[in-house]
Amino acid sequence: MAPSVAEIVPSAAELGDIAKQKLNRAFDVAQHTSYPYTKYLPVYDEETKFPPTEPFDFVDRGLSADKAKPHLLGLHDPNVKISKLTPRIGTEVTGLQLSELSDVQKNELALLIAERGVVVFRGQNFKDIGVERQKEFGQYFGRLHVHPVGAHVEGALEFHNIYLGPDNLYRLQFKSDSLTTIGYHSDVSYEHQPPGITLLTLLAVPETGGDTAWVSQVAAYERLSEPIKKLLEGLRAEHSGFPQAENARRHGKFVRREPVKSEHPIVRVHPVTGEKALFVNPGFTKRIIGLKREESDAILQLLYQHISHSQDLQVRVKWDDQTVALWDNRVTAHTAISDYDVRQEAEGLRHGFRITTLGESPVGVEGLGTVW
Ligand SMILES: O=C(O)CCC(=O)C(=O)O
Ligand SMILES: [Fe+2]
Repeated sequence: MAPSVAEIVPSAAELGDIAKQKLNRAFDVAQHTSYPYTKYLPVYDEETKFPPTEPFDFVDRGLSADKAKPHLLGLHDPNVKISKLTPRIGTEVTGLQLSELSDVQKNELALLIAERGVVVFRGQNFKDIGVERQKEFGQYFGRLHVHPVGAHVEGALEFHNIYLGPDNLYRLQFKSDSLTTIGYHSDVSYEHQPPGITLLTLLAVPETGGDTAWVSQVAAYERLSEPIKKLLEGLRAEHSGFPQAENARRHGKFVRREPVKSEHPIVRVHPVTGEKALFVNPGFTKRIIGLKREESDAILQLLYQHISHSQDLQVRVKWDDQTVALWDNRVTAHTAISDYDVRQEAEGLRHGFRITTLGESPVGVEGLGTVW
């Protein structure tokens, strides 16, 4: 008989004791001797500390793009197919290699990502071009984020590791504690200058399951009634990195940068498209500044439900190991869908990495800014 989750998954306290040694040896590399991407398996640098981020200038590549995107959309190549995945969010591209795009095409891509929220490239060689070229590709769009607590790729702290296999005790514990693994968020939105474009690619995928879903925060904002829009446009919300860091410490993990909080405008204006987007998410937003606790809780719950339940504002993408997704964290939220059983070998390993570029300090309606 298969062992129960409780037998396999240690308690939080036990997990704290074993997590360090367990996680530090790259989640049992020995299990993956025939795996071609061992170099990308998760590791933890436990020495490199980072100081608090200083303000820096950011210029969005999309600002340099021709609005019609002729170098990306006007290609007369019958092999290139670019199609909308849903009316409001998501575009799929086949027949074009990200690794071969010119700078002019990358500028147009930045604009396309901003407009469509997420752009999914199929049939990519990106995972095989090597860490240096992968990093360079990300750096074109902005300064790379180093995750304060996450596992990374050996020699590349900027590559946030995504790993769900039978030896990821941390995630198994989470799965056993919750009714669902769905958790919409905008990546590390607590940062003072949170991410603009994020790139995610998977190196190993389960046969089925493990999709990712994105929601358009532009469409989510547009659906709201005028009085609610007006109310939200004048408000900021606190986003906090403290729970993530405290949770990591509790599990014996190294925190490489001390956590921060930011008070971001709730309605954010995209610097290139000028579109307004809701900028709150259940992952990191804690309270609305200036409201009473119950008022803040009620409004945030309303918005979280709206974001999480509105499948008519969402796109769900199925992965294969040649897919790369790029999204704009300023105008979308996303969630992993961990619907398969990682303890069953047949259902497989899910492994990849995320390259996250940082953007501007959010700007709201009528110039309402972020408080650091
Ligand atoms: O694994 C996924 O599908 C998404 C994980 C995630 O939230 C991220 O990479 O930012
Ligand atoms: Fe994420």
